Amino acid sequence: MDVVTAQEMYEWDQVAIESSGLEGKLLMENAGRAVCFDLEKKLSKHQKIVILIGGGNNGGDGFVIARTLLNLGYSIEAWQVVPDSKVEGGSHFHKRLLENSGFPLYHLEQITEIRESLVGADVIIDAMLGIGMKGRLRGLIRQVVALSNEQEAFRIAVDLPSGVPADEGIDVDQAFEADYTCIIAAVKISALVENTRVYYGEWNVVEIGLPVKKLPSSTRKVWQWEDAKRAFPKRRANSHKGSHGKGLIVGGAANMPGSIAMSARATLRSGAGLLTVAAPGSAIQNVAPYVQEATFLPLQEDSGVVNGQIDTDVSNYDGVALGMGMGRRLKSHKLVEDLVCKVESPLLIDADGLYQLKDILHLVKERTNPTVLTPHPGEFAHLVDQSISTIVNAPFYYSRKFSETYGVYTVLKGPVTIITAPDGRQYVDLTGNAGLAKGGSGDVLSGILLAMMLQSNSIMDALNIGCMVHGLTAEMLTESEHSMVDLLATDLIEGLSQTFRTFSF
Ligand SMILES: NC(=O)C1=CN([C@@H]2O[C@H](COP(=O)(O)OP(=O)(O)OC[C@H]3O[C@@H](n4cnc5c(N)ncnc54)[C@H](OP(=O)(O)O)[C@@H]3O)[C@@H](O)[C@H]2O)[C@@H](O)CC1
Ligand SMILES: [K+]
Repeated sequence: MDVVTAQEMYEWDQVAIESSGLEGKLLMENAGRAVCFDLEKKLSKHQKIVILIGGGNNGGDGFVIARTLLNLGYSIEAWQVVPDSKVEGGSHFHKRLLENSGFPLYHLEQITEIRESLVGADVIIDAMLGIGMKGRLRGLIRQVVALSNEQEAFRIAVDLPSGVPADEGIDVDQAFEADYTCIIAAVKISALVENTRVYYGEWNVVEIGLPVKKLPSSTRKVWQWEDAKRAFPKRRANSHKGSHGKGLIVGGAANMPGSIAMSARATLRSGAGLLTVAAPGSAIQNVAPYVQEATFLPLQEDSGVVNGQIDTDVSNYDGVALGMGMGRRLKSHKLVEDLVCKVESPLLIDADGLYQLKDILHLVKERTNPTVLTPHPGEFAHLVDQSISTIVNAPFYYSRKFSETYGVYTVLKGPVTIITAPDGRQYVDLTGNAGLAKGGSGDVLSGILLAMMLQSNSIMDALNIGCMVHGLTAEMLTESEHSMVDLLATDLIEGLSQTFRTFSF
Protein backbone atom coordinates (compact mmCIF):
# COMPACT_ATOMS: atom_id res chain seq x y z
CA MET A 1 0.00 0.00 0.00
CA ASP A 2 1.66 3.22 -1.18
CA VAL A 3 1.83 6.44 0.84
CA VAL A 4 1.98 9.63 -1.24
CA THR A 5 2.20 13.40 -1.08
CA ALA A 6 -0.26 15.54 -3.04
CA GLN A 7 2.36 16.15 -5.69
CA GLU A 8 3.09 12.45 -6.11
CA MET A 9 -0.64 11.74 -6.41
CA TYR A 10 -0.96 14.36 -9.16
CA GLU A 11 2.01 12.75 -10.93
CA TRP A 12 0.26 9.38 -10.79
CA ASP A 13 -2.92 10.85 -12.23
CA GLN A 14 -0.86 12.45 -14.98
CA VAL A 15 0.87 9.18 -15.85
CA ALA A 16 -2.50 7.43 -15.95
CA ILE A 17 -3.93 10.04 -18.27
CA GLU A 18 -0.90 10.43 -20.54
CA SER A 19 0.59 6.94 -20.76
CA SER A 20 -2.47 4.75 -20.70
CA GLY A 21 -4.99 7.09 -22.30
CA LEU A 22 -7.27 6.89 -19.31
CA GLU A 23 -9.28 10.10 -19.52
CA GLY A 24 -9.67 12.25 -16.40
CA LYS A 25 -13.48 11.94 -16.60
CA LEU A 26 -13.21 8.16 -16.65
CA LEU A 27 -10.82 8.18 -13.70
CA MET A 28 -13.33 10.30 -11.83
CA GLU A 29 -16.13 7.87 -12.69
CA ASN A 30 -13.94 4.99 -11.48
CA ALA A 31 -13.07 6.87 -8.29
CA GLY A 32 -16.66 7.78 -7.49
CA ARG A 33 -17.93 4.26 -8.16
CA ALA A 34 -15.11 2.66 -6.14
CA VAL A 35 -16.01 4.90 -3.21
CA CYS A 36 -19.71 3.95 -3.49
CA PHE A 37 -19.03 0.24 -3.45
CA ASP A 38 -16.78 0.70 -0.43
CA LEU A 39 -19.41 2.83 1.31
CA GLU A 40 -22.21 0.37 0.73
CA LYS A 41 -21.01 -1.60 3.76
CA LYS A 42 -21.45 1.53 5.90
CA LEU A 43 -24.79 2.77 4.52
CA SER A 44 -28.39 1.63 4.62
CA LYS A 45 -31.29 2.63 2.38
CA HIS A 46 -33.33 3.86 5.35
CA GLN A 47 -30.80 6.56 6.18
CA LYS A 48 -31.05 10.16 5.12
CA ILE A 49 -27.74 10.94 3.44
CA VAL A 50 -26.54 14.45 2.64
CA ILE A 51 -23.62 14.77 0.25
CA LEU A 52 -21.64 18.02 0.13
CA ILE A 53 -19.98 18.72 -3.22
CA GLY A 54 -17.17 21.21 -3.91
CA GLY A 55 -15.89 22.72 -7.14
CA GLY A 56 -12.65 20.80 -7.88
CA ASN A 57 -12.15 17.17 -8.78
CA ASN A 58 -13.01 16.06 -5.25
CA GLY A 59 -16.39 17.61 -5.93
CA GLY A 60 -16.35 15.77 -9.28
CA ASP A 61 -16.07 12.49 -7.35
CA GLY A 62 -18.99 13.76 -5.28
CA PHE A 63 -21.25 14.15 -8.36
CA VAL A 64 -20.44 10.56 -9.40
CA ILE A 65 -21.09 9.27 -5.85
CA ALA A 66 -24.43 11.10 -5.65
CA ARG A 67 -25.58 9.74 -9.02
CA THR A 68 -24.42 6.17 -8.30
CA LEU A 69 -26.00 6.02 -4.84
CA LEU A 70 -29.23 7.53 -6.17
CA ASN A 71 -29.27 4.92 -8.96
CA LEU A 72 -28.81 2.25 -6.30
CA GLY A 73 -31.86 3.53 -4.43
CA TYR A 74 -30.25 5.36 -1.49
CA SER A 75 -31.95 8.42 -0.08
CA ILE A 76 -29.52 11.15 -1.09
CA GLU A 77 -29.71 14.93 -0.90
CA ALA A 78 -26.94 16.37 -3.07
CA TRP A 79 -25.70 19.91 -2.34
CA GLN A 80 -23.27 21.87 -4.47
CA VAL A 81 -21.60 24.21 -1.97
CA VAL A 82 -19.76 26.44 -4.51
CA PRO A 83 -21.04 28.70 -7.31
CA ASP A 84 -21.53 27.17 -10.78
CA SER A 85 -18.57 29.20 -12.11
CA LYS A 86 -16.23 27.05 -9.91
CA VAL A 87 -17.36 23.75 -11.39
CA GLU A 88 -15.20 23.04 -14.44
CA GLY A 89 -13.77 20.24 -16.61
CA GLY A 90 -14.51 16.68 -15.51
CA SER A 91 -16.50 17.91 -12.54
CA HIS A 92 -18.77 19.93 -14.82
CA PHE A 93 -19.24 16.86 -17.01
CA HIS A 94 -20.33 14.74 -14.02
CA LYS A 95 -22.53 17.50 -12.65
CA ARG A 96 -24.42 17.48 -15.97
CA LEU A 97 -24.62 13.70 -15.89
CA LEU A 98 -26.22 13.85 -12.44
CA GLU A 99 -28.73 16.46 -13.54
CA ASN A 100 -29.40 14.73 -16.87
CA SER A 101 -30.15 11.55 -14.96
CA GLY A 102 -33.14 13.36 -13.51
CA PHE A 103 -31.85 13.81 -10.01
CA PRO A 104 -32.16 17.09 -8.08
CA LEU A 105 -29.08 19.10 -7.13
CA TYR A 106 -29.35 21.85 -4.52
CA HIS A 107 -27.18 24.94 -4.73
CA LEU A 108 -25.95 26.45 -1.48
CA GLU A 109 -25.57 30.20 -1.28
CA GLN A 110 -26.01 30.82 2.44
CA ILE A 111 -25.32 28.50 5.33
CA THR A 112 -28.86 28.84 6.72
CA GLU A 113 -30.25 27.06 3.63
CA ILE A 114 -28.60 23.76 4.55
CA ARG A 115 -29.02 23.81 8.33
CA GLU A 116 -32.22 21.78 8.42
CA SER A 117 -30.82 19.13 6.07
CA LEU A 118 -27.66 18.68 8.10
CA VAL A 119 -29.54 18.57 11.40
CA GLY A 120 -31.83 15.84 10.03
CA ALA A 121 -29.09 13.79 8.32
CA ASP A 122 -28.09 10.30 9.42
CA VAL A 123 -24.98 10.44 7.24
CA ILE A 124 -23.01 13.40 5.88
CA ILE A 125 -20.60 12.75 3.00
CA ASP A 126 -17.88 15.32 2.43
CA ALA A 127 -16.79 15.59 -1.21
CA MET A 128 -15.81 19.25 -0.98
CA LEU A 129 -12.01 19.34 -0.93
CA GLY A 130 -9.32 16.75 -1.55
CA ILE A 131 -5.62 16.96 -2.30
CA GLY A 132 -6.03 20.39 -3.92
CA MET A 133 -6.88 22.14 -0.64
CA LYS A 134 -4.57 25.07 0.11
CA GLY A 135 -4.18 27.09 3.33
CA ARG A 136 -6.94 27.39 5.89
CA LEU A 137 -10.56 26.59 5.09
CA ARG A 138 -12.39 29.65 3.86
CA GLY A 139 -15.79 30.96 2.81
CA LEU A 140 -18.95 28.93 2.79
CA ILE A 141 -17.09 25.59 2.94
CA ARG A 142 -15.62 26.60 6.29
CA GLN A 143 -19.13 27.25 7.62
CA VAL A 144 -20.44 23.98 6.19
CA VAL A 145 -17.62 22.05 7.84
CA ALA A 146 -18.28 23.71 11.21
CA LEU A 147 -22.01 22.97 11.02
CA SER A 148 -21.41 19.36 9.89
CA ASN A 149 -19.08 18.76 12.83
CA GLU A 150 -21.83 19.82 15.26
CA GLN A 151 -24.19 17.08 14.06
CA GLU A 152 -24.73 13.60 15.45
CA ALA A 153 -24.68 12.16 11.92
CA PHE A 154 -22.08 9.59 10.82
CA ARG A 155 -19.52 11.61 8.86
CA ILE A 156 -17.75 10.21 5.82
CA ALA A 157 -14.97 11.94 3.88
CA VAL A 158 -14.03 11.25 0.28
CA ASP A 159 -10.24 10.95 -0.21
CA LEU A 160 -9.45 13.44 2.58
CA PRO A 161 -11.52 15.28 5.19
CA SER A 162 -11.99 18.83 3.88
CA GLY A 163 -9.57 21.18 5.63
CA VAL A 164 -6.87 18.52 6.02
CA PRO A 165 -3.87 18.90 3.68
CA ALA A 166 -2.49 15.77 2.01
CA ASP A 167 1.04 16.51 3.20
CA GLU A 168 2.73 16.63 6.62
CA GLY A 169 4.01 19.57 8.64
CA ILE A 170 1.01 21.83 8.04
CA ASP A 171 -1.15 23.18 10.88
CA VAL A 172 -4.88 22.63 10.69
CA ASP A 173 -7.25 24.99 12.49
CA GLN A 174 -10.51 23.50 11.30
CA ALA A 175 -11.48 20.45 9.27
CA PHE A 176 -14.28 17.97 8.68
CA GLU A 177 -14.15 15.45 11.53
CA ALA A 178 -14.78 12.21 9.71
CA ASP A 179 -15.78 8.93 11.33
CA TYR A 180 -14.65 7.17 8.17
CA THR A 181 -12.59 8.24 5.16
CA CYS A 182 -12.60 6.44 1.87
CA ILE A 183 -9.15 7.20 0.46
CA ILE A 184 -8.67 7.18 -3.30
CA ALA A 185 -5.85 5.08 -4.82
CA ALA A 186 -3.08 5.69 -2.26
CA VAL A 187 -2.75 6.70 1.40
CA LYS A 188 -2.00 10.39 1.78
CA ILE A 189 0.77 11.19 4.28
CA SER A 190 -1.57 13.20 6.52
CA ALA A 191 -3.55 10.03 7.35
CA LEU A 192 -0.48 8.86 9.27
CA VAL A 193 0.61 12.05 11.01
CA GLU A 194 -0.37 13.01 14.55
CA ASN A 195 -2.05 16.40 14.04
CA THR A 196 -4.10 15.33 11.02
CA ARG A 197 -4.84 11.62 11.32
CA VAL A 198 -7.51 12.24 13.97
CA TYR A 199 -9.69 13.90 11.30
CA TYR A 200 -9.77 10.76 9.14
CA GLY A 201 -11.45 8.42 11.61
CA GLU A 202 -11.17 4.85 10.34
CA TRP A 203 -10.05 4.63 6.73
CA ASN A 204 -9.76 2.37 3.76
CA VAL A 205 -8.11 2.75 0.35
CA VAL A 206 -10.01 2.00 -2.86
CA GLU A 207 -8.52 1.03 -6.21
CA ILE A 208 -9.58 3.20 -9.17
CA GLY A 209 -7.96 1.57 -12.18
CA LEU A 210 -4.66 3.47 -12.33
CA PRO A 211 -2.14 1.61 -14.52
CA VAL A 212 0.01 0.25 -11.65
CA LYS A 213 2.81 -1.00 -13.90
CA LYS A 214 3.33 2.47 -15.36
CA LEU A 215 3.28 4.42 -12.09
CA PRO A 216 6.54 5.74 -10.60
CA SER A 217 7.36 3.45 -7.66
CA SER A 218 6.69 5.07 -4.34
CA THR A 219 9.45 5.27 -1.75
CA ARG A 220 6.91 5.13 1.08
CA LYS A 221 4.71 2.13 1.82
CA VAL A 222 2.58 0.63 4.54
CA TRP A 223 4.07 -2.72 5.63
CA GLN A 224 1.44 -5.39 5.23
CA TRP A 225 0.78 -9.02 6.00
CA GLU A 226 1.80 -10.08 2.45
CA ASP A 227 5.16 -8.35 2.97
CA ALA A 228 5.73 -10.26 6.19
CA LYS A 229 4.78 -13.48 4.46
CA ARG A 230 7.40 -12.87 1.79
CA ALA A 231 10.15 -11.76 4.13
CA PHE A 232 9.74 -13.83 7.29
CA PRO A 233 12.95 -15.84 7.91
CA LYS A 234 12.41 -19.57 7.47
CA ARG A 235 13.80 -22.06 9.99
CA ARG A 236 15.15 -25.01 8.09
CA ALA A 237 14.66 -28.51 9.48
CA ASN A 238 18.43 -29.04 9.67
CA SER A 239 19.28 -25.71 11.31
CA HIS A 240 21.22 -25.53 14.58
CA LYS A 241 21.66 -22.77 17.17
CA GLY A 242 24.46 -21.16 15.15
CA SER A 243 22.16 -20.79 12.11
CA HIS A 244 20.01 -18.21 13.86
CA GLY A 245 22.62 -15.77 14.94
CA LYS A 246 24.68 -14.98 17.96
CA GLY A 247 23.52 -11.77 19.62
CA LEU A 248 24.89 -9.45 22.26
CA ILE A 249 22.80 -7.11 24.38
CA VAL A 250 24.63 -4.36 26.25
CA GLY A 251 23.03 -2.16 28.88
CA GLY A 252 21.38 -2.36 32.27
CA ALA A 253 22.12 -0.81 35.63
CA ALA A 254 21.80 -2.06 39.20
CA ASN A 255 18.64 -0.04 39.81
CA MET A 256 17.04 -0.94 36.44
CA PRO A 257 17.61 -4.62 35.71
CA GLY A 258 14.13 -5.02 34.21
CA SER A 259 14.78 -3.26 30.89
CA ILE A 260 17.66 -5.38 29.73
CA ALA A 261 16.04 -8.52 31.15
CA MET A 262 12.93 -7.90 29.04
CA SER A 263 14.97 -7.16 25.92
CA ALA A 264 16.99 -10.33 26.39
CA ARG A 265 13.98 -12.53 27.00
CA ALA A 266 12.21 -11.04 23.96
CA THR A 267 15.30 -11.76 21.82
CA LEU A 268 15.30 -15.38 22.96
CA ARG A 269 11.54 -15.74 22.46
CA SER A 270 11.95 -14.34 18.93
CA GLY A 271 14.21 -17.08 17.68
CA ALA A 272 17.81 -15.91 18.26
CA GLY A 273 20.23 -18.86 18.36
CA LEU A 274 22.57 -17.65 21.08
CA LEU A 275 22.53 -14.61 23.31
CA THR A 276 25.01 -12.92 25.62
CA VAL A 277 23.97 -10.16 28.01
CA ALA A 278 26.65 -7.64 28.98
CA ALA A 279 25.68 -5.55 32.02
CA PRO A 280 27.11 -4.32 35.33
CA GLY A 281 27.66 -7.38 37.55
CA SER A 282 25.30 -5.92 40.14
CA ALA A 283 22.51 -5.98 37.53
CA ILE A 284 23.31 -9.44 36.16
CA GLN A 285 22.34 -11.20 39.38
CA ASN A 286 18.77 -9.91 38.90
CA VAL A 287 18.65 -10.44 35.14
CA ALA A 288 20.02 -14.01 35.05
CA PRO A 289 17.10 -15.84 36.67
CA TYR A 290 14.79 -14.36 34.05
CA VAL A 291 16.88 -15.42 31.03
CA GLN A 292 18.40 -18.77 31.85
CA GLU A 293 19.20 -19.48 28.18
CA ALA A 294 21.65 -16.53 27.94
CA THR A 295 25.30 -16.24 28.93
CA PHE A 296 26.54 -13.18 30.81
CA LEU A 297 29.39 -10.75 30.62
CA PRO A 298 29.99 -8.39 33.58
CA LEU A 299 30.93 -4.84 32.55
CA GLN A 300 33.17 -2.47 34.44
CA GLU A 301 30.92 -0.52 36.79
CA ASP A 302 30.87 2.25 39.29
CA SER A 303 28.03 2.22 41.84
CA GLY A 304 25.83 0.02 39.65
CA VAL A 305 26.36 2.01 36.43
CA VAL A 306 28.55 0.96 33.48
CA ASN A 307 31.81 2.79 33.46
CA GLY A 308 34.45 2.59 30.75
CA GLN A 309 34.96 0.52 27.65
CA ILE A 310 34.04 -3.06 26.86
CA ASP A 311 36.92 -5.52 27.27
CA THR A 312 35.53 -8.36 25.21
CA ASP A 313 36.07 -8.92 21.50
CA VAL A 314 32.75 -7.84 20.00
CA SER A 315 33.57 -9.13 16.52
CA ASN A 316 32.25 -12.55 17.55
CA TYR A 317 28.66 -11.46 17.40
CA ASP A 318 26.26 -11.30 14.46
CA GLY A 319 24.32 -8.41 15.95
CA VAL A 320 24.46 -6.11 18.96
CA ALA A 321 21.75 -4.13 20.78
CA LEU A 322 22.83 -1.34 23.09
CA GLY A 323 21.36 1.04 25.62
CA MET A 324 18.31 -0.49 27.32
CA GLY A 325 18.17 0.37 31.02
CA MET A 326 21.70 1.74 30.98
CA GLY A 327 20.86 5.09 32.55
CA ARG A 328 21.85 8.49 31.31
CA ARG A 329 24.87 9.02 33.50
CA LEU A 330 27.90 10.47 31.80
CA LYS A 331 29.90 7.43 32.85
CA SER A 332 28.21 5.25 30.24
CA HIS A 333 29.16 7.59 27.40
CA LYS A 334 32.54 5.94 26.86
CA LEU A 335 30.92 2.54 26.40
CA VAL A 336 28.54 3.84 23.75
CA GLU A 337 31.36 5.52 21.85
CA ASP A 338 33.48 2.40 22.10
CA LEU A 339 30.77 0.15 20.67
CA VAL A 340 29.84 2.56 17.88
CA CYS A 341 33.47 2.36 16.75
CA LYS A 342 34.14 -1.33 17.39
CA VAL A 343 31.01 -3.26 16.48
CA GLU A 344 31.40 -4.70 13.00
CA SER A 345 28.01 -6.36 12.84
CA PRO A 346 24.64 -4.59 12.71
CA LEU A 347 24.31 -2.38 15.81
CA LEU A 348 20.95 -1.34 17.27
CA ILE A 349 20.90 1.57 19.70
CA ASP A 350 17.88 2.30 21.86
CA ALA A 351 16.75 4.25 24.90
CA ASP A 352 19.58 5.58 27.09
CA GLY A 353 22.08 4.63 24.39
CA LEU A 354 20.41 7.16 22.09
CA TYR A 355 20.70 9.82 24.70
CA GLN A 356 24.48 9.43 24.66
CA LEU A 357 24.67 9.57 20.89
CA LYS A 358 24.05 13.19 20.10
CA ASP A 359 27.70 14.31 20.36
CA ILE A 360 29.05 11.34 18.42
CA LEU A 361 26.74 11.21 15.42
CA HIS A 362 29.79 11.87 13.23
CA LEU A 363 31.20 8.52 14.45
CA VAL A 364 27.90 6.82 13.67
CA LYS A 365 28.11 8.21 10.16
CA GLU A 366 31.56 6.66 9.73
CA ARG A 367 30.34 3.15 10.51
CA THR A 368 30.49 0.81 7.54
CA ASN A 369 28.09 -1.76 9.03
CA PRO A 370 24.39 -1.13 9.54
CA THR A 371 23.31 1.03 12.45
CA VAL A 372 19.72 1.02 13.66
CA LEU A 373 18.35 3.73 15.93
CA THR A 374 14.97 3.16 17.58
CA PRO A 375 13.87 6.46 19.15
CA HIS A 376 10.44 7.52 20.32
CA PRO A 377 9.61 11.13 19.32
CA GLY A 378 11.13 12.57 22.52
CA GLU A 379 14.45 10.82 21.97
CA PHE A 380 14.42 11.72 18.28
CA ALA A 381 13.63 15.37 19.01
CA HIS A 382 16.65 15.45 21.31
CA LEU A 383 18.87 13.90 18.63
CA VAL A 384 17.86 16.32 15.89
CA ASP A 385 17.42 19.44 18.03
CA GLN A 386 13.75 19.98 17.24
CA SER A 387 10.66 20.15 19.42
CA ILE A 388 8.59 17.00 19.85
CA SER A 389 5.59 18.63 18.14
CA THR A 390 7.71 19.49 15.10
CA ILE A 391 8.78 15.85 14.85
CA VAL A 392 5.35 14.27 15.29
CA ASN A 393 3.81 16.61 12.74
CA ALA A 394 6.45 15.95 10.06
CA PRO A 395 7.88 12.53 10.96
CA PHE A 396 8.43 11.34 7.38
CA TYR A 397 10.52 14.37 6.50
CA TYR A 398 12.68 14.38 9.63
CA SER A 399 13.33 10.66 9.77
CA ARG A 400 14.27 10.53 6.10
CA LYS A 401 16.58 13.51 6.43
CA PHE A 402 18.22 11.99 9.50
CA SER A 403 18.64 8.51 7.98
CA GLU A 404 20.12 9.91 4.80
CA THR A 405 22.46 12.29 6.63
CA TYR A 406 23.91 9.71 9.02
CA GLY A 407 23.48 6.56 6.95
CA VAL A 408 21.33 4.86 9.59
CA TYR A 409 18.11 2.92 9.79
CA THR A 410 15.64 4.89 11.92
CA VAL A 411 12.68 3.27 13.64
CA LEU A 412 10.63 6.25 14.80
CA LYS A 413 8.22 4.69 17.27
CA GLY A 414 4.67 5.80 17.98
CA PRO A 415 1.06 4.87 17.25
CA VAL A 416 2.27 4.95 13.64
CA THR A 417 5.86 3.66 13.48
CA ILE A 418 7.99 4.85 10.57
CA ILE A 419 10.97 2.76 9.52
CA THR A 420 13.48 4.54 7.27
CA ALA A 421 16.47 3.04 5.47
CA PRO A 422 19.71 4.97 4.86
CA ASP A 423 18.67 5.42 1.21
CA GLY A 424 15.43 7.13 2.28
CA ARG A 425 12.97 4.28 1.63
CA GLN A 426 10.25 4.28 4.24
CA TYR A 427 7.82 1.72 5.59
CA VAL A 428 4.98 2.37 7.98
CA ASP A 429 3.86 -0.08 10.63
CA LEU A 430 0.23 0.36 11.67
CA THR A 431 -0.06 -2.55 14.08
CA GLY A 432 -0.38 -2.20 17.85
CA ASN A 433 -2.64 -0.27 20.17
CA ALA A 434 -2.68 1.96 23.23
CA GLY A 435 -1.90 -1.05 25.44
CA LEU A 436 1.70 -0.56 24.27
CA ALA A 437 1.94 2.94 25.73
CA LYS A 438 3.72 1.59 28.80
CA GLY A 439 7.23 1.44 30.21
CA GLY A 440 9.06 -1.62 28.92
CA SER A 441 7.35 -2.08 25.56
CA GLY A 442 10.28 -0.35 23.84
CA ASP A 443 12.72 -2.74 25.55
CA VAL A 444 10.70 -5.69 24.29
CA LEU A 445 10.69 -4.22 20.78
CA SER A 446 14.48 -3.81 20.81
CA GLY A 447 14.85 -7.44 21.80
CA ILE A 448 12.56 -8.63 19.01
CA LEU A 449 14.33 -6.40 16.47
CA LEU A 450 17.74 -7.78 17.44
CA ALA A 451 16.47 -11.33 17.01
CA MET A 452 15.01 -10.53 13.59
CA MET A 453 18.22 -8.80 12.50
CA LEU A 454 20.14 -11.95 13.48
CA GLN A 455 17.90 -14.12 11.35
CA SER A 456 17.25 -12.03 8.24
CA ASN A 457 19.48 -11.05 5.35
CA SER A 458 17.76 -7.70 5.04
CA ILE A 459 17.82 -5.18 7.88
CA MET A 460 14.76 -3.41 6.48
CA ASP A 461 12.74 -6.65 6.40
CA ALA A 462 13.94 -7.53 9.90
CA LEU A 463 12.86 -4.16 11.32
CA ASN A 464 9.47 -4.25 9.64
CA ILE A 465 8.75 -7.80 10.71
CA GLY A 466 9.91 -7.04 14.26
CA CYS A 467 7.62 -4.01 14.57
CA MET A 468 4.72 -6.00 13.15
CA VAL A 469 5.29 -8.93 15.51
CA HIS A 470 5.38 -6.52 18.47
CA GLY A 471 2.20 -4.70 17.42
CA LEU A 472 0.25 -7.82 16.48
CA THR A 473 1.12 -9.41 19.80
CA ALA A 474 -0.44 -6.45 21.61
CA GLU A 475 -3.52 -6.69 19.39
CA MET A 476 -3.93 -10.41 19.93
CA LEU A 477 -3.47 -10.15 23.68
CA THR A 478 -6.01 -7.35 24.04
CA GLU A 479 -8.50 -9.34 21.99
CA SER A 480 -8.11 -12.35 24.26
CA GLU A 481 -6.88 -12.51 27.87
CA HIS A 482 -5.83 -8.87 28.39
CA SER A 483 -7.14 -5.33 28.09
CA MET A 484 -5.27 -2.23 26.95
CA VAL A 485 -5.29 -1.12 30.60
CA ASP A 486 -3.62 -4.14 32.20
CA LEU A 487 -1.31 -5.26 29.36
CA LEU A 488 2.31 -5.28 30.56
CA ALA A 489 5.52 -5.46 28.58
CA THR A 490 6.24 -8.85 30.15
CA ASP A 491 2.87 -10.11 28.86
CA LEU A 492 4.02 -9.18 25.37
CA ILE A 493 7.06 -11.43 25.69
CA GLU A 494 4.98 -14.40 26.74
CA GLY A 495 2.41 -13.57 24.03
CA LEU A 496 5.05 -13.80 21.29
CA SER A 497 4.51 -17.55 20.98
CA GLN A 498 0.95 -16.93 19.87
CA THR A 499 2.05 -14.42 17.22
CA PHE A 500 4.89 -16.55 15.88
CA ARG A 501 2.52 -19.47 15.46
CA THR A 502 0.53 -17.33 13.03
CA PHE A 503 3.80 -16.47 11.24
CA SER A 504 4.57 -20.10 10.40
CA PHE A 505 4.10 -19.60 6.67
N1 LIG B 1 -6.61 14.40 -10.65
C1 LIG B 1 -7.45 13.45 -11.08
O1 LIG B 1 -7.53 13.17 -12.25
C2 LIG B 1 -8.28 12.74 -10.11
C3 LIG B 1 -8.58 13.32 -8.89
N2 LIG B 1 -9.43 12.77 -8.06
C4 LIG B 1 -10.03 13.57 -6.99
O2 LIG B 1 -9.69 14.93 -7.17
C5 LIG B 1 -9.15 15.50 -5.98
C6 LIG B 1 -8.18 16.56 -6.31
O3 LIG B 1 -8.85 17.47 -7.11
P1 LIG B 1 -8.34 18.96 -7.38
O4 LIG B 1 -6.95 18.94 -7.78
O5 LIG B 1 -9.28 19.56 -8.33
O6 LIG B 1 -8.44 19.62 -5.97
P2 LIG B 1 -9.62 19.66 -4.89
O7 LIG B 1 -9.14 18.87 -3.72
O8 LIG B 1 -10.91 19.29 -5.45
O9 LIG B 1 -9.57 21.17 -4.45
C7 LIG B 1 -9.70 22.22 -5.40
C8 LIG B 1 -10.85 23.09 -5.03
O10 LIG B 1 -10.71 23.49 -3.68
C9 LIG B 1 -10.85 24.89 -3.56
N3 LIG B 1 -10.03 25.27 -2.41
C10 LIG B 1 -8.69 25.11 -2.28
N4 LIG B 1 -8.29 25.47 -1.06
C11 LIG B 1 -9.40 25.90 -0.40
C12 LIG B 1 -9.62 26.40 0.91
N5 LIG B 1 -8.62 26.55 1.79
N6 LIG B 1 -10.88 26.71 1.27
C13 LIG B 1 -11.89 26.56 0.42
N7 LIG B 1 -11.74 26.10 -0.86
C14 LIG B 1 -10.50 25.76 -1.25
C15 LIG B 1 -10.44 25.43 -4.86
O11 LIG B 1 -11.08 26.65 -5.02
P3 LIG B 1 -10.27 27.94 -5.56
O12 LIG B 1 -8.98 27.97 -4.79
O13 LIG B 1 -10.09 27.66 -6.99
O14 LIG B 1 -11.15 29.06 -5.23
C16 LIG B 1 -10.95 24.35 -5.82
O15 LIG B 1 -12.31 24.55 -6.11
C17 LIG B 1 -8.59 14.31 -5.26
O16 LIG B 1 -8.50 14.55 -3.86
C18 LIG B 1 -9.58 13.23 -5.61
O17 LIG B 1 -10.72 13.33 -4.75
C19 LIG B 1 -10.07 11.49 -8.38
O18 LIG B 1 -11.29 11.77 -9.00
C20 LIG B 1 -9.23 10.67 -9.33
C21 LIG B 1 -8.84 11.41 -10.50
K1 LIG C 1 -13.26 15.50 0.96
